[in-house]
Amino acid sequence: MPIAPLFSRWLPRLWRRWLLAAILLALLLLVGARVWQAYQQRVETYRHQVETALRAVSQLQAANIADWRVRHLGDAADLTNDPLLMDAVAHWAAAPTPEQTSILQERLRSLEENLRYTAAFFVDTRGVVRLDSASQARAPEPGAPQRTLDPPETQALRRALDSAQPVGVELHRSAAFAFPFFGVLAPIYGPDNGPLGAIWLVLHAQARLAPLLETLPNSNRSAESLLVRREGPWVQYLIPPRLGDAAPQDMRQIMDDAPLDVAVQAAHGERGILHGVDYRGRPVLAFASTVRDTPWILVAKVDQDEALAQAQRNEWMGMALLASLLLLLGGSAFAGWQWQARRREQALRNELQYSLHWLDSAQKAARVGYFAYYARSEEFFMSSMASAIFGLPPQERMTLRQWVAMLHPENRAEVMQVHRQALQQCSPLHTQYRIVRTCDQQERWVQVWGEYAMDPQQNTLRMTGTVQDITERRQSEEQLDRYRHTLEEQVRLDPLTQLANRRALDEALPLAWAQAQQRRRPLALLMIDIDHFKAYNDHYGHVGGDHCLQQVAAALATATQRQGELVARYGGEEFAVLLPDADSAQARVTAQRLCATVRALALEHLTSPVRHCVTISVGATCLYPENSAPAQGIALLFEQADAALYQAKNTGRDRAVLWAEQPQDATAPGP
Ligand SMILES: Nc1nc2c(ncn2[C@@H]2O[C@H](COP(=O)(O)OP(=O)(O)OP(=O)(O)O)[C@@H](O)[C@H]2O)c(=O)[nH]1
Repeated sequence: MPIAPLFSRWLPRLWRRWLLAAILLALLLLVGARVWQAYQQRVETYRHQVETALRAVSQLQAANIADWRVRHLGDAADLTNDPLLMDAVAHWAAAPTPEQTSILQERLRSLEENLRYTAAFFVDTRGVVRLDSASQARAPEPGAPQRTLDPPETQALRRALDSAQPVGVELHRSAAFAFPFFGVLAPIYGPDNGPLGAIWLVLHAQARLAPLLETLPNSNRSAESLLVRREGPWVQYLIPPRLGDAAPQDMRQIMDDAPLDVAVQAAHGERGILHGVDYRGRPVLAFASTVRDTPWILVAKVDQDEALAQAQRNEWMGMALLASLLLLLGGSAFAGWQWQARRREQALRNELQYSLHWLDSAQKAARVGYFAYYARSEEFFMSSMASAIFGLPPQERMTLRQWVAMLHPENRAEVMQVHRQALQQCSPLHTQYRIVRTCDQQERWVQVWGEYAMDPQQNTLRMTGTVQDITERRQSEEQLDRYRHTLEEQVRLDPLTQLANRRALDEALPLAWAQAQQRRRPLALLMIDIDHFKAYNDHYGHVGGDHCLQQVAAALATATQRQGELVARYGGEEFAVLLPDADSAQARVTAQRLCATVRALALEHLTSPVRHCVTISVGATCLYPENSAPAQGIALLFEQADAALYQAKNTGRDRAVLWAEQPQDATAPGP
């Protein structure tokens, strides 16, 4: 079975979304962790590169300084072995004439200018400074203050004279100069190898060493090299630090106070890569190297922030690029999703609009509006069609008072009762009633369907439903009713004579029979036939016959006015008269009266053998229904009436005959 249907079957839609979001989040975290790891590796790599560069710089500069020192000792060795200098010194020592002094001074100046020594002196074997490159020679005068070498130089002088080798004096400060300096004492011997003294070469430490400590071309502005030395509990900076804003010329610091300081670590004997802070308290990466043959330590350092800033910048740029890409992708996905959602929403909105429009049209076509009635506020909220039905502006609310005022006065109480009952029982409402619209005083019929329910949002009783204008329908129905009534009347009416027809007689007879039976009263039936009507037709024409029929019918109707009496055209020129509550005597009287009435019309009938006017023959009968079945009873009525009529015809016409067992009860024609 494929996985996708299983997936969609077992996981509801909401859970699928959450699962997808969780997977995406996990992927994002995975990518983020991987990127962070790569970033850390890159930073480490870059740190390693920085440390390698620091190592190179530190070792190179330490070697340069050592070479520099060796070079100057070599210079001093050259002086010791220079015979011309030895002669000059020997001559000057023997006779310090101005000329000899000048020669020696020239040599000292040459050392300062050509070999770039800060100062050059000649000192005698006791350590008294006898000559410099500019001043006059000084002969030791008894009691006069003499400038003598400081103890380090004095010791170096002794060692130099003893070993016949130049001896360097490490960087230090003394009252002799205002700056730290490096000194070399080159012993000078006379021709007899007797010691004459020494050339004391002085080098301004900062001026001469600082160029050697200039960092190599580097983009890091914080790169700096320190030349330090341990002096007891102190770390002595031999060259003032370059970056310190207020670093004193003679800077040193107590070691115990700054254990994290890289210079202090170096003074403690740490070598190689050092992590810590510098004299400014800034975190630095450093490399400490020993300067060969000296107690000097060279510490090359760079600010950690700056050293790694480039790498971090690059990495951050990479990460920012990645993040931008992810954001772009996420944003695009989100925008796509939004776009789709918007499209869906738009489609739904269009569909809703279409449906509403369709509903509106349908409502207009059917003249149906919908409404909601809130019992608490006693207000109707209505659709535009509902408003139109009640003759109100669109969307206007209708108050209960307005609605009551519009109810037709004849229906008002009844309608309100129906509404009240539906409200009390929360039962469906289906009713039709009339309103008189306030706006135009038009009377309209409306049909209302409604249901009461609690509105969950407003916690109030609410009826929602539809209202339909059924005025035209009601009018049609009423018209139809009238038409039907008319039709029904016409169905039971003989069109020619406007009397009831045989159908009406057939319907009336069972009712009359039942009534007579119930009241135990008699029921009489007269059957009437116009005499020699065929001859009349033949003589006066069919139209004349019709006219005759109408006149006879009208006369019969006029003559039978009693309550419940019914005159019907039975067919052709035959009529029947139903006489409820009439016994035989009454039936006979009525029959005779009818004969007389027709006779009295005096309608000319020249071809009648009876007389020269239209006459009728009547057969009458009377029955007491009692327990007889209607069908048989009615059939018997007709049978007897027909028999009586037959007898009337046979006995000369123009007469009434009452049915009897013996056919003698005939009434002769009147005058
Ligand atoms: N003008 C006209 N004649 C009708 C109508 N209905 C029936 N008739 C005529 O009535 C006549 C009845 O004639 P018959 O049944 O022979 O009876 P009669 O001529 O009246 O003779 P008796 O009944 O024996 O006196 C026929 O000629 C029918 O055509 C009608 O509606 N109009």
